[in-house]
Amino acid sequence: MTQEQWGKLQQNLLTTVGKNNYTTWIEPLEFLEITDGVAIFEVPTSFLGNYVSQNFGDLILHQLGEVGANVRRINFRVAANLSQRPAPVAKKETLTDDVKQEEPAVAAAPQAAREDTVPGAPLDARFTFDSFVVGKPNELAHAAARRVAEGGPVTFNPLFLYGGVGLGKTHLMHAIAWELQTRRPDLNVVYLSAEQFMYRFVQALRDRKMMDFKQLFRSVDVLMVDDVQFIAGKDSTQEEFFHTFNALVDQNKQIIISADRAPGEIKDLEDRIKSRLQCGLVVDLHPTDYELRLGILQSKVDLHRRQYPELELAPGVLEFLAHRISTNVRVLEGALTRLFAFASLVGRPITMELTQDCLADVLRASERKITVEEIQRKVSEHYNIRLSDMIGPKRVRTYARPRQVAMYLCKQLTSRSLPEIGRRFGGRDHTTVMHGVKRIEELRQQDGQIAEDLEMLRRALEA
Ligand SMILES: Nc1ncnc2c1ncn2[C@@H]1O[C@H](COP(=O)(O)OP(=O)(O)OP(=O)(O)O)[C@@H](O)[C@H]1O
Repeated sequence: MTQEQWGKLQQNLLTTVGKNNYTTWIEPLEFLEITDGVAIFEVPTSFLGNYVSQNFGDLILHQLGEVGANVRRINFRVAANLSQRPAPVAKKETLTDDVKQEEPAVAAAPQAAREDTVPGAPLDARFTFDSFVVGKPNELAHAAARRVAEGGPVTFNPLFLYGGVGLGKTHLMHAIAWELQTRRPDLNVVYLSAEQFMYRFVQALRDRKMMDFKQLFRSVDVLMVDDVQFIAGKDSTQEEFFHTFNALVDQNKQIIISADRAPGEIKDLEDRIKSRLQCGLVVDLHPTDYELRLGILQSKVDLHRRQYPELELAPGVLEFLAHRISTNVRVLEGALTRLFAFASLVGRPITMELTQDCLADVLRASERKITVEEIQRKVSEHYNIRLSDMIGPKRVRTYARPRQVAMYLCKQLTSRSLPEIGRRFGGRDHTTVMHGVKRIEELRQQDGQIAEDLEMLRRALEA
């Protein structure tokens, strides 16, 4: 993102948050750069950074997305007091070191300050187990994360968490790191993205410090690598990752990995790595369901209420949002932040009408969501059967199984009710749909092929 784009974005923020908020909180932010999907802003004090992170973080993230910036998180770096700085170093180095040294909105992992350990990435102070809402789609991932965070004997290695965009992988990884820091401060816990792993590896190669690199990474007690799909196709990084991985597993050190898909599905990842990644416990974060979305909204509302205690929230608004915005949690959070900021700006209670006005674009975008017809089409293509056979009355398994898969996906990915789905499948009864959905849910647990089909179809539909 250029400074000019940031200027435009500031204008948008001005209209959303109001002049007072803008002058106090947004104007002092200085945009520095986007690196590894993290937008870095310089702030005059850590207090300001903290406040902006908590109150406007999601809004800024949302707006960055709107101008096409590929940003997953924002970090705030307190403006440097040059007299206290060590010798100046290269720009990228300065940034990493600064993020480590400051105590900004996003706290740095404690090990980062130690010189003889691997510098990890900063942890987001908001991403703890306390703030993670558990529901059916993420309960297994959450339980596994909790277990690992206890820091007891290593039982499954690695823990591999995967799931679609914005479903909480990074949140869980950070939560594990925070918890381990509290319970086991003696452990050297390192969290970083696969991109950062590659960056450090390339840097070590360039500086001829490979031995140091190897030693540092092998001295870690818990290694957490986020978004591992990033190293796919990057041969030498994969090679090094493989050796690091093996060395740590041999020493019985815990490894936690996240990715946007299952190990077997990551293209251009060496088979030996795939199989290594599958050795431990592989758990996925399923797309959110209505109940989880509502739970998340309720927990976030409590935070917003603290900032805007005067705002009234009409009954039914959260239910409406949970129902209508089913893309991912990040979008859901952004919508809520915007809603509160907007209502405060115009000084009106949050009613259904105001919600529809304020979030018209988000709602429209979610409306353009997956339809029953799209699912039917994709599933019939996938199984190579005719659409008419999928919807028609034939009961042979060649058609019945894909039909059940399609019904299951309709239940998961659309907000249609069971009777509605039944109607779209040649006027079938809702109990037939319910049976189909249940059967596929069972098969998903028992039959790897079905699980893989479902995952592939879901991704194709969500793309
Ligand atoms: N169950 C949950 N409870 C509370 N907040 C959640 C939950 N799941 C996700 N979030 C929030 O949604 C946002 C996106 O989550 P996160 O960054 O962890 O997603 P991700 O799966 O790592 O996505 P990506 O693939 O884009 O990296 C974060 O602000 C996170 O706190």
